Amino acid sequence: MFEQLAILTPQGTVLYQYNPLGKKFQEAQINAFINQLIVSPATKKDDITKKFSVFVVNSSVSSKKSVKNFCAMFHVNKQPEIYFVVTYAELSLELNRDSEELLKLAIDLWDSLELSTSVSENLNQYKTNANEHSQVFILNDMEEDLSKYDKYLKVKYEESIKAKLTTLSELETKEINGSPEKLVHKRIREAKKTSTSGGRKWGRDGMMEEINTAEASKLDFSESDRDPSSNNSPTPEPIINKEQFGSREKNGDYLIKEIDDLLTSNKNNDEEKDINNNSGYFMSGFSFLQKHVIGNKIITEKDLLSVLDKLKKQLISKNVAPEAANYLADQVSRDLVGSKTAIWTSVENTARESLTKALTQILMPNVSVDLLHEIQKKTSILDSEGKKQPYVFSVVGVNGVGKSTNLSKLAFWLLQNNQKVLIVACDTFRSGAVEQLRVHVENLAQLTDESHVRGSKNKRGKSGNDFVELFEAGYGGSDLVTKIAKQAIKYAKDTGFDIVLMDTAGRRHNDATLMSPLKAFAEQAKPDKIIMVGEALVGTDSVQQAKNFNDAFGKARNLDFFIISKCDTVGEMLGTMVNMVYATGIPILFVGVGQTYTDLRTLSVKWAVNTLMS
Ligand SMILES: Nc1nc2c(ncn2[C@@H]2O[C@H](COP(=O)(O)OP(=O)(O)OP(=O)(O)O)[C@@H](O)[C@H]2O)c(=O)[nH]1
Repeated sequence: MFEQLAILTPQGTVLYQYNPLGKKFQEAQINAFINQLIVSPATKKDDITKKFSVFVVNSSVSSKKSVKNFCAMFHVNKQPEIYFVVTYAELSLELNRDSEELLKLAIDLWDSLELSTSVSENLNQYKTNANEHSQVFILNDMEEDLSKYDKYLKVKYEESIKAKLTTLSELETKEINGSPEKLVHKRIREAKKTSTSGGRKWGRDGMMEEINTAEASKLDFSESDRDPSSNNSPTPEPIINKEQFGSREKNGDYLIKEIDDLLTSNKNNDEEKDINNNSGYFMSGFSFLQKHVIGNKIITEKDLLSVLDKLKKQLISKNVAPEAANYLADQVSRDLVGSKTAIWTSVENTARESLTKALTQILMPNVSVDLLHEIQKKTSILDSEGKKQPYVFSVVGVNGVGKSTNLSKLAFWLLQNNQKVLIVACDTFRSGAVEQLRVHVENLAQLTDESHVRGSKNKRGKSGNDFVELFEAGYGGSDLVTKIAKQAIKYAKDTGFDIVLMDTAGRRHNDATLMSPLKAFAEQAKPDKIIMVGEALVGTDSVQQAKNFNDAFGKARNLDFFIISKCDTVGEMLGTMVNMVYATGIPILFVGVGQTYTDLRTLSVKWAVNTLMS
């Protein structure tokens, strides 16, 4: 069973610790690990060069009798040397795989918050001022980042457990709403019960190395045996809040509401009253501007130095990447230096306007209305055979960011606009991806027609109903993906669907092998719009994620939109929105604010600026 995750230096300073089971942190285990692996040259393994190494730690190296033998899976980060260690009681394939996933998550988050850089800077400072300090301040000024790290890790870990349970068709169990600890216990019980699953062979990054090509090449999307909703276990009713979702215009268009103060509603009333009275965006955070530059004077670069420094820190504390914060500060500086504060206008207001302008330019206004009209225009044209060409979307992004969920929210919105939607399972890699998408289609079918019997087939013998249907062809390699995409578009045209929504496999943005099939996919499937789902939790790494996905489709093709998911989990730290748009110039179509089909909003630039500045 899992014990804990620890991030430590070779000297034994624990930088971070997490026990998913909520138990006391076991220092003795960590000491035993250090003794046996790091300190004792005799046991230092050659294996250490591997990304993840598994190591059985012997109880005899611990002075405490209570420490039993245990396993440690670890990764060593170089410069600075940091160990990421997951410890657990028994050696099993299941636990090894889970440990590897937890380690990957821990390392990715650590990198995205640039915590190694902060540790290096603190260590260098210590070396320079060695005489002045009696101890190493490895974690100096890192409290805020570490608390973000702790929060994100727990959210993501909990999500990964839930995702696994979903795959195991356990959505209906009450424990899905339980604590992460309960879920972990449940997962472990399951792992013990199940023998090693045969069937699929997994390669790096969870991608399948070999598949049953005979089955794949059949492109038999009518097959129903794997349908989890066709067995006897009940699938939960989808819960939605249509009132908060959107409203119908006079012309019949159904428009999604703007994101409001939903995410900051836990602020106390007094604070809200202050903000309203001042009708300002950043009375609290930016009131320092008044102190530094006052009166009727020409503003110089020097006047702005400390102001801009604080401004950047403020933005970075909201997850805006340093390069985006620098860009915004430059814009403000360019706007203000040399200008004279007007008699009736305070410097604070001048700076507010300047920053609002810069942020507004970055974030861009609502684009979903134009998109809806573009879709309506395309689908109203009939060709010589009297058929309409469907409007095709493909959804891309890193693993687990919410692609399928937000694709389904998009489908729900399009269904409100009387569009017939074909949802296509182009994630042919991850085990369970097709089945998960089928559950979404069943939910959407039920939401558009209450009489829909879950698991039943429509008149074409497919999952879904007349309004929303699943197109799938099982599992296989990249070739299968493009085949499915082309087949689906033809099928949609022949059967009168307005929209084709293609879900794709999650992939790491910095892995060329996984990213390269995207170019061929876009060339062959020729989607009208490619949407990248990025999660608000990511932070600084979002700049690179957005750039890499935007570049993945070749010179002739870019991303068209972002959906920023999980905005409900980050409070005021909305920097990822700024980062992704700053990095690419691609607008945000919607923001995800929860896990139901109505948890989608359009971005209010004013609200976003307000939140970033508060
Ligand atoms: N809180 C919150 N959770 C979300 C949001 N969008 C998606 N999720 C959750 O994120 C988890 C992952 O969502 P999926 O849609 O399976 O993600 P994916 O990107 O398709 O995953 P892969 O196919 O594994 O790459 C699920 O538990 C979703 O319910 C959101 O806006 N807010």
